[in-house]
Amino acid sequence: MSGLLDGKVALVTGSGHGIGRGHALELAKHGATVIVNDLGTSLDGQGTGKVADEVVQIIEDRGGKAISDFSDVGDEESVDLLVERAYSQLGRLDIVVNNAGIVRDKAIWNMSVDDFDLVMRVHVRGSWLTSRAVARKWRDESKETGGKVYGRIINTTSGAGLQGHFGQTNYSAAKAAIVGLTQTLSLELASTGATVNAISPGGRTRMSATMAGAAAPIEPDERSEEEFDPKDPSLGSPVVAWLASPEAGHVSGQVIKALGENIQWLKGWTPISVVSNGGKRWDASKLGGIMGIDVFGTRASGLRMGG
Ligand SMILES: NC(=O)c1ccc[n+]([C@@H]2O[C@H](COP(=O)([O-])OP(=O)(O)OC[C@H]3O[C@@H](n4cnc5c(N)ncnc54)[C@H](O)[C@@H]3O)[C@@H](O)[C@H]2O)c1
Repeated sequence: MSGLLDGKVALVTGSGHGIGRGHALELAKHGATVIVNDLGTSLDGQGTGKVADEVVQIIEDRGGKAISDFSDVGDEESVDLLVERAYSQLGRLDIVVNNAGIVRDKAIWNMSVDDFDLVMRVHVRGSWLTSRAVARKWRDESKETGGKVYGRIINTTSGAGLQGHFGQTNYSAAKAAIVGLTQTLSLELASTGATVNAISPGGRTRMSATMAGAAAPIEPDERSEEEFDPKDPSLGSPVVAWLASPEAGHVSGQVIKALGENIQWLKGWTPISVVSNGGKRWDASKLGGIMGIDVFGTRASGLRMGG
């Protein structure tokens, strides 16, 4: 097992289940040592207990390297300790994928302040805390060496944050905040050499299963190679691996649609090129294995397809 991310250390929050699990498996496949963070338990409530351990086991069985972590991403002390632990135990932290998430859907008139606070806490405060902890490290490293660090933050937004979604005033506010966090962080970290982007993923997960009429969740490692399921939560993971790789060192401040849900529509769509912020052109055909990408140009010229 070797690849683009050999020697790199990646933290994926909330990677015990769903989309985050897909990211952890994908980053490990490309050679990264992955810190699998999740405070949750296994889907059946039985198994070995903490679900992060199960994902570590899957990665190790496939020849990769990983350690588990059970921190709550909304807890300041735990997050600071988690980042310290990455440096003391693994010597570095190069990639942070802020994926942990939760929903508490209700019409606003039925929504409690706790429903609002919990969703904001996990998505916004959690992503901000990990970003601050690692930004401090990268700033110090870049000052010490007088050079650029290898740093990647990949945040997770949602269509709900960009277009709105019934029952999700808390969640859509949180996901819109992630876009602002991403763009400001990308500016603040630019001098260190680190990049900050966000993805808008999709998939048949525990989270999507809470919606009315939704099918049961599937976990990324349960999919057979032959089976094509447009709701497979792992379909966005190649985008994450690419953003985490040296190949994407020039891409920052972007929000990229990286999902399974629209994959049917994207099938047959050949991304040739994308115009990103500042009119910089990059070649989407290099995104090997990715079915299609879309860039929300909130401060930009938007999406264009060349060819
Ligand atoms: N499923 C979708 O269609 C979809 C669409 C758009 C965006 N997203 C986003 O993708 C991300 C992953 O969602 P998913 O569908 O895989 O959900 P999921 O529920 O399957 O996984 C989320 C994981 O986060 C963990 N988690 C929750 N709170 C945590 C905390 N405080 N600290 C650490 N871990 C915590 C949970 O235990 C769980 O394992 C979320 O940010 C979500 O908002 C999902």
